[in-house]
Amino acid sequence: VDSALLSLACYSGIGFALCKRLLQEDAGVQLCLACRNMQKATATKAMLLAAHPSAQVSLVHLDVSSLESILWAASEIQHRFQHLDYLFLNAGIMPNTHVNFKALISGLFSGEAVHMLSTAEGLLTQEDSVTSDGLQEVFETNLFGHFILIRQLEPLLCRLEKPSQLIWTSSSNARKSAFSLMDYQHSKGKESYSSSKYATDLASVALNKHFNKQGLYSSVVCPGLVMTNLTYGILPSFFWKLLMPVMWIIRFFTNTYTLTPYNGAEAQVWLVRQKPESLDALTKYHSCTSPLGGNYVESRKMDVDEEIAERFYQKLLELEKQVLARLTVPLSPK
Ligand SMILES: NC(=O)C1=CN([C@@H]2O[C@H](COP(=O)(O)OP(=O)(O)OC[C@H]3O[C@@H](n4cnc5c(N)ncnc54)[C@H](OP(=O)(O)O)[C@@H]3O)[C@@H](O)[C@H]2O)C=CC1
Ligand SMILES: CC(C)=CCC[C@@H](C)[C@H]1CC[C@H]2C3=C(CC[C@]12C)[C@@]1(C)CCC(=O)C[C@@H]1CC3
Repeated sequence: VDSALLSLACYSGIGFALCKRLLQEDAGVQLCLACRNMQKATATKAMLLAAHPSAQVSLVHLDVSSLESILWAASEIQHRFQHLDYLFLNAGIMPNTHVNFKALISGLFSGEAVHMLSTAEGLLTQEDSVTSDGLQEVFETNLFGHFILIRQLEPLLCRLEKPSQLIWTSSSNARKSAFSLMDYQHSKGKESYSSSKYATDLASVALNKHFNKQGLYSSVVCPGLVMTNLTYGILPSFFWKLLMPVMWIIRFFTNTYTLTPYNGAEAQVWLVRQKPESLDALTKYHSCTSPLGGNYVESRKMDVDEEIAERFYQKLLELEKQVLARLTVPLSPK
């Protein structure tokens, strides 16, 4: 197969909505779903094929929190495809999240209420853990695993005559002050999610610097606040259902309450239609929804320093060298 579109984490949430939307736009795309739960992935493939019987959908097992799994998946993908047009880096976790209700209530009565409700600044903390690779789980899952995958797939992504696009799912919760170059895995703090998403923004900027000349382009999107398993891990789903009328009202004050996975995937779908050369490396593309439910994309400058992005990129390369040298086990599919 010459060209394909590889999407990570597709059987629920924004990833699944993205796959459905891409097939609606062009049923001829070759879709490869990279997921860690093959049972759910097989059911997802069946659902996609039921709606688009002539579509070409394949599956590959991938756990982005395991280097062994990433290397195996990358070699499998290289056997199947010669080129990837798009790689959607969408897998993400926000584990053991605690909401600071005191800050939420006082924030609602401050001048910063809209900013707080769209970025979650000051509202959330997480308890992170360490993976079997010895890395912080949120860092490895949300960023580093994807980074290693990209590096392994370079031969399928870097072709000057046929550009490829990396599309990362970042967040409005990405925050510079949560990230530190000295502790880029965020092993000491309690805002691992914000840190990992800011690290995503930095990595994308640096990847553009290093790979544009080889025909590889990277962009970050923000899907807005979307009701998915990730948000149901923060507050129970019945609570979100009770909040729904409040959230429709909040839409009059901020366009970031996209709420459905379909709306949240707007910026990813929009990016597929753009010429990658025309995109700005320092811009984040936000899925937005108006009070009446209309979807559109807004471009916003990221709070990213290119020199920090480069220093972070060098640290990622160093870490890559270390972890790959530690991996001595023979690779086999899970
Ligand atoms: N929902 C929201 O409001 C927002 C979400 N985002 C981002 O959007 C992306 C998609 O999340 P969303 O759709 O909301 O939530 P979901 O929980 O529905 O989707 C996350 C997906 O990531 C997969 N995943 C998690 N860990 C791994 C892993 N180790 N290896 C492979 N796949 C993995 C999950 O698979 P599994 O089911 O097996 O766990 C799941 O399919 C994430 O990056 C998230 O950070 C950004 C901004 C807002
Ligand atoms: C009235 C109301 C909407 C109450 C909910 C309060 C909070 C639980 C939410 C307010 C802003 C939300 C938010 C997220 C999670 C839930 C909130 C903190 C995200 C962090 C979810 C994942 C992201 O990547 C960005 C979101 C930003 C906004």
